[in-house]
Amino acid sequence: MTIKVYNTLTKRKEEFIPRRPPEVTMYVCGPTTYNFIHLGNARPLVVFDTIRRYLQYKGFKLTYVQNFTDIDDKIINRAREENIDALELASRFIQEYYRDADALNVRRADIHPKVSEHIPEIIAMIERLIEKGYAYVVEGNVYFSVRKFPDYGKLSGRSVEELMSGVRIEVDARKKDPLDFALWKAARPGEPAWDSPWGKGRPGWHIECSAMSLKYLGNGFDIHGGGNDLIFPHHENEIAQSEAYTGEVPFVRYWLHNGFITVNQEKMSKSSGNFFLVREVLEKYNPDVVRFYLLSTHYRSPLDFDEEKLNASKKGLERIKSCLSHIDEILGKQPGTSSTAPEVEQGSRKLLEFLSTTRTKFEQAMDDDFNTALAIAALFELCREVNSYINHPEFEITSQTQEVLRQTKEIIITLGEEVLGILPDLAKQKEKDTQQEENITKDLLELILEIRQDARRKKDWATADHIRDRLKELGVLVEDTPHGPRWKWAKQT
Ligand SMILES: Nc1ncnc2c1ncn2[C@@H]1O[C@H](COP(=O)(O)OP(=O)(O)OP(=O)(O)O)[C@@H](O)[C@H]1O
Ligand SMILES: [Zn+2]
Repeated sequence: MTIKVYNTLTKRKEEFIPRRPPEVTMYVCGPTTYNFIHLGNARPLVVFDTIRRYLQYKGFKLTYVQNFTDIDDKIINRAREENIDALELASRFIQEYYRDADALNVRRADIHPKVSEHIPEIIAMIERLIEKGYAYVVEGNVYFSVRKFPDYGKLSGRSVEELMSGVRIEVDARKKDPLDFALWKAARPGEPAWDSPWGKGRPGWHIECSAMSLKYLGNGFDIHGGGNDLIFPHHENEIAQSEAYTGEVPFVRYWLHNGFITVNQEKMSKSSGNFFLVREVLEKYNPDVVRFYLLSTHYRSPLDFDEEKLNASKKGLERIKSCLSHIDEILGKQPGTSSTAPEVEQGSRKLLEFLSTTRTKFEQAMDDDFNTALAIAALFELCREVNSYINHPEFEITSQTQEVLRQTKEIIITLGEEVLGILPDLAKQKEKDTQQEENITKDLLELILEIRQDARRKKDWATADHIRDRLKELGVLVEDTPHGPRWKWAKQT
């Protein structure tokens, strides 16, 4: 099955074909770090993290970049209010961002570039845009000439004429055209500023994402994500700058945008004051419930924030978790010796078949523009099947039924945690189990070597050699040194 994604650029669902399969390059606009993130900001985080996880599950090799906008008017204003350095304030909120994102089980990006660390790249890009005639300098500011870029408006579907009719009285008289936007802003007193060919100043918002994505992902990449509100002007401007700069079209193959978290049908936002911080919500709901809630609706649809929905998510997640804990309970018991009843055996076959049906349904849902709502529904159906299997009057714990349930658990964890990230406790448990197994292996090897040393002391060379040879067959090499025996894995030599 091929993956279909809705591309904002073409306004239709398209087959997903990365430039260089199995590699996939992906950039998501990160937060402006002047405050804690609210639930609306958490949506793109969780959505694009899930898309990334799914693509990895399908075998793609991802390079995932998510920036931090740590230079911005909002940061400067808040720093001024608090009387601290703007970059220090931004760095504090980057740490706070990680706290919230980690709690929501959002995996770290491969690269998290910060604007403040990419000023030379940004300056070089602006210089080239000036050379190519796409940008001009006015009193230490640099602007992009929108009309020089004929494709302007192709992402948002707005024409230059339409945009002109919406222009209000122009505030910045230095621009040649009201549609032009700033690439570089001349420094004002008390603001963070960097040296540039145009005097001291700082980058505009849009150019950052172009410079950082091109640096890490090359002249054109596969997926660019962000919330709906970024389509215009941010992403429209990113396209104009990047395609003008590289001369390569398209800058990005697939533009993906998530819908809003709303409160009474209105976008949750800091400026409207109708927001709930992620950490406030996490005081009341477990992070896995919040993540489940964010994935319970297709990522492009709006999702209203209300307690009823969060409570429904809590119940939904409990259904999956209780199914898993029933399985665990059975797996933790000693299997009986009796053979499996024919009806249960039939049930086992049915459940095993259902496992592949579940995988197919789950993948079909995710292949269709990452429909997490339907993917979750497939997990619910599986849990229903598991319950009827376990609750069959003839059901007994045998090694056969345990094996069926072990496979079932594996699928639920793969789809629920590896892809959707909604069962983090189980993943942690799995990690703990692996660690415990590793520790036990080491202790057992030490014990075996002690026994072998005893044999050697008694000059029982046959036993000592037998142990060494058997261990070698198992992939463990034993070396006798003046300080006693040492062991190592054969594959590591
Ligand atoms: N209500 C929302 N629902 C979904 N996504 C949102 C919402 N609000 C912001 N986003 C997304 O969050 C990401 C981070 O954006 P950013 O840090 O610029 O937020 P912001 O503009 O400060 O938030 P606000 O809109 O509250 O002022 C962007 O991808 C943006 O589209
Ligand atoms: Zn951006």
